[in-house]
Amino acid sequence: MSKSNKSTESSQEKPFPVDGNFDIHNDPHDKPLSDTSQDNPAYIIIGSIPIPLFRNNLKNQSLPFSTKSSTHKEAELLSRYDHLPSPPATGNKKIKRNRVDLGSVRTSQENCGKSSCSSGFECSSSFIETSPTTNFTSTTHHKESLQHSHFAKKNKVVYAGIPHSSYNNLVYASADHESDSPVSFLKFKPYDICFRRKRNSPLIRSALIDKSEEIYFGGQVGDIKDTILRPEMVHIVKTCRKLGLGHGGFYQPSFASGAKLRLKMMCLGLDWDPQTKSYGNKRVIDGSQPRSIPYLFTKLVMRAIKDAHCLINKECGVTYVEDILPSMSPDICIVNFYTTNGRLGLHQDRDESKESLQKGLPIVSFCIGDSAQFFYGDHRDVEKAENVLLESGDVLIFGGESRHVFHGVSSIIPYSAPNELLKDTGLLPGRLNLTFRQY
Ligand SMILES: O=C(O)CCC(=O)C(=O)O
Ligand SMILES: [Fe+2]
Repeated sequence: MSKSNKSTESSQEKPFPVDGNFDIHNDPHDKPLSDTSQDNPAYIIIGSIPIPLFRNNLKNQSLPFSTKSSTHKEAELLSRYDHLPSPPATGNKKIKRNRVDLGSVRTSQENCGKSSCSSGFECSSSFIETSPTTNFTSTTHHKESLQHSHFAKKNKVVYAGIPHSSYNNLVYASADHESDSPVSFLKFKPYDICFRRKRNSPLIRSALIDKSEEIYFGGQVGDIKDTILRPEMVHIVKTCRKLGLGHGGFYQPSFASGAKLRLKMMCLGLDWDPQTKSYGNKRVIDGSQPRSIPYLFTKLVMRAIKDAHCLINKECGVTYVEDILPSMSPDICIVNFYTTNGRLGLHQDRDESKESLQKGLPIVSFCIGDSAQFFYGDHRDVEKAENVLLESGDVLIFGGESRHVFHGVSSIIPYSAPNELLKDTGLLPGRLNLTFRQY
């Protein structure tokens, strides 16, 4: 963990543009990447107390490569939760949301780290086709071109006669069969967060082995509390991939201004619409219904909170741990996938219900894949923000007093994902992040 620039005063706050006009290219945080130490601990913020969860010797703790099939491993994993009650059903909600300041760009040339693309996995994102109304062809995930949105109406995505090309994985459909609206919704070409495996390709091994065991092996997790174990991460990646390829899958969101978020997003439980900054139970972009949060995800969140409570009790000697970190039961999960040049500007998560915010119900964030430089602070000022390196398997929790912390992702560290995870999942270069919330 590396921290810097503790923010204590607000008088010098710089005005911060809202609605995605933050030019992330000029983000002063966009500086050369720092070294990533193998000793980086997992990390949680509880109340105003940042608590590092130190790993043991990570190399020794990495799980032995199992000869069992991953399906078997996943079945085993799921069976650990069989005795637990099912999560509550998500009710129908259409709620005003007020999330602010998501970092975005008007243009992006995303590049997934080309050397990995010779890894022997096949990139199925390469099936993205030319929008029927533009000359723009996005052939692979290496190239995501400048595009603008033309949403004609709130809550309805209408093809307005001009190229709607905000989303590079879109095509048009006369009426989405999952929708009850007669308007023409955009239909998605799926964005695949994983390479498709080619069997027995020698390139797989060479590319993965070439990757920096000595530098980034710290991304592996052992049996440390509040981190996600490797089989769980594999399960999460595979599940997100599957969900992301279906209805309500990954897309690149943009704001009404045309500015795009520099990530792919998929919402589970409820959908968050960056244009209206509100949650709803239908995706505005294509009329599809967000998929439910998988049961295992919910269980992992609950486990993370429970472990955090134990830690607060132990480290801080607090008996009424809920006073510092309230429990929550997630009904929203925002899944972000950042390619290696993905970012997210400094923002607060404040579009959940008033009650949820007042109670300080925590955000629980799972990090999988490449590491990220995460920045946070009391003020909307990137220069005063502190940094922490979040690695694969880390869980970050901010609740209680820290619920309104400004936070964002200043950079993704290429080739920092644990090799075993890549081998097991074929995850594209980049970072998968899941943030769980209770509305
Ligand atoms: O990717 C992360 O670590 C943060 C994501 C986040 O802040 C958000 O989705 O609101
Ligand atoms: Fe956030």
